[in-house]
Amino acid sequence: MKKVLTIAGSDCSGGAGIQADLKTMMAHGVYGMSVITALTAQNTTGVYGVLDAGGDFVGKQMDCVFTDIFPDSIKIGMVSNSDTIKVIAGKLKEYGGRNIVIDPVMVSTSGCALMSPEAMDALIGILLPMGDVITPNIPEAQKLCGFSIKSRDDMTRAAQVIGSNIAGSVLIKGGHLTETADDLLYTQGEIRWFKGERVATENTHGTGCTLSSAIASNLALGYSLADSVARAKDYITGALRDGMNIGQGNGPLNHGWNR
Ligand SMILES: Nc1ncnc2c1ncn2[C@@H]1O[C@H](COP(=O)(O)OP(=O)(O)O)[C@@H](O)[C@H]1O
Ligand SMILES: Cc1ncc(COP(=O)(O)OP(=O)(O)O)c(N)n1
Repeated sequence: MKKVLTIAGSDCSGGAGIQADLKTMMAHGVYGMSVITALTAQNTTGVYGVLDAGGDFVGKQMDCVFTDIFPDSIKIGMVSNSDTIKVIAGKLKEYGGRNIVIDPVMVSTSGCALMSPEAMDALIGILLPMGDVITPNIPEAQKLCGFSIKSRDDMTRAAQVIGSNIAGSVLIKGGHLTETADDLLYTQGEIRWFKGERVATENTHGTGCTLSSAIASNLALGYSLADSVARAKDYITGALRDGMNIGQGNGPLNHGWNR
């Protein structure tokens, strides 16, 4: 059995964060584990509160996982403060974490800041360089490259700028563009597009969390990065296409779509 760890925030409504990650891992037939960085009080209509677990306790959770059930891959999502980022980076180095997928979660789709402004420098300077692949959405990629992204050409330029600062790959997700849902993978100067069928739905809560944990699951199963992204893209498209209508806002995905 392959083992996958998510280090992320909890979403009590089950659509994003740790809950989306564990559902995705279960659907991929891998053993899922979670280090919780923060509790959020949120649902399909928005985020109403955040309670940080704190760096020390995140470190303790990582010690428990790594000294007992060593993960074959790791997904990192919401990490809201710089202290916790430093602890995570230190523990990943100490234990030699591998196959690291980082979703640089900054703001929820509903507009709530999920990362404090002071954490941004630590994210960029310490954590992102440790990723085998980082998966910013368009607003996050804009923050990382410093210019606005409105087209596929802009996505390419952004990936080149972001990718030139890190050793790992960059996957810029195109979910926030309006006509397509194509994602771009940049690996050491090489660009590859992953075409996505755009699904007409408002129920997109947790798409980024789901995509990154699907990539991590596929890496653990032994697929190459490009194949992992392609398989994750198929998974997310199915989970959106065969979606449910739960909650009063932007509902969650259907992780049981291929069963
Ligand atoms: N309406 C949609 N139809 C098909 N794929 C989508 C749709 N919205 C998002 N995606 C896909 O979901 C994944 C997550 O993208 P995105 O929504 O941009 O991330 P985030 O949730 O971090 O904002 C990407 O593969 C993106 O192309
Ligand atoms: C706890 C937690 N982590 C991450 C997110 C953001 O989820 P994401 O899949 O990037 O996108 P939206 O759900 O905001 O569309 C979150 N909301 N909560």
